[in-house]
Amino acid sequence: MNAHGAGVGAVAEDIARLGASIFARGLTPGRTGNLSCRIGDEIVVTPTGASLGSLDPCQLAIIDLEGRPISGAQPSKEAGMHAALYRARPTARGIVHLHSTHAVAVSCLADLDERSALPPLTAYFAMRVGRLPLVPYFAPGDPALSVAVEEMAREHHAMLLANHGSVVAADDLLSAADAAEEIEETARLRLLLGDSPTRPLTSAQLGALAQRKERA
Ligand SMILES: O=C(O)[C@@H](O)C(=O)COP(=O)(O)O
Ligand SMILES: [Zn+2]
Repeated sequence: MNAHGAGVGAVAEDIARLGASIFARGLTPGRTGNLSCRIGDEIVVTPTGASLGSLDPCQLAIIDLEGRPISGAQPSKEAGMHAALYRARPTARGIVHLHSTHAVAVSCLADLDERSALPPLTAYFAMRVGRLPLVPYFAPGDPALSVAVEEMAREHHAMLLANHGSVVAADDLLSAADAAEEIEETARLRLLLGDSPTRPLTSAQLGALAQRKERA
């Protein structure tokens, strides 16, 4: 389907509605964060410099799978990262990138485990997010960030960007948002728990959850 066809209007409305909800709940401040949906070989993405709280569905950008602008507003400076994620995960149809406070705080901690930046404290985190690797720091919009994300995205749909925020690709936009919120809540728990010894889910418990997911 072409993004200028029947799907684009509905997708643009979905993006604007989700942006308003994310912003109203304080999940990304100011003019941070970006959202996108893939339709065929085209991607509808939020414009650069926009607040997710006041998106105009008629003023989004359309880019191709290389991150090049096709039409509409000037795309997010992370257009290349969104395109890279869709290339790496061909079934993905929605991406959410947030600067949610607790996730950003965790992304700034020294000595984070780069393979798993947050422990699987709850079943919901394990099911929605899984293992969350840390992408090294790059300036926003740096093409090297897209390269690093594309490589990691072949194995992971959710990542924490060092000193920056979270990014999630999923089968649809709302599922990506659910996982991004779960990252934020788990980051909050992690910081609330501080130095208290914790009891993350065991490998056996994680394995049982994975089996249930496969059967669902
Ligand atoms: O952190 C950044 O600057 C970007 O990753 C971001 O969140 C907002 O940039 P735009 O989508 O270009 O507004
Ligand atoms: Zn950002």
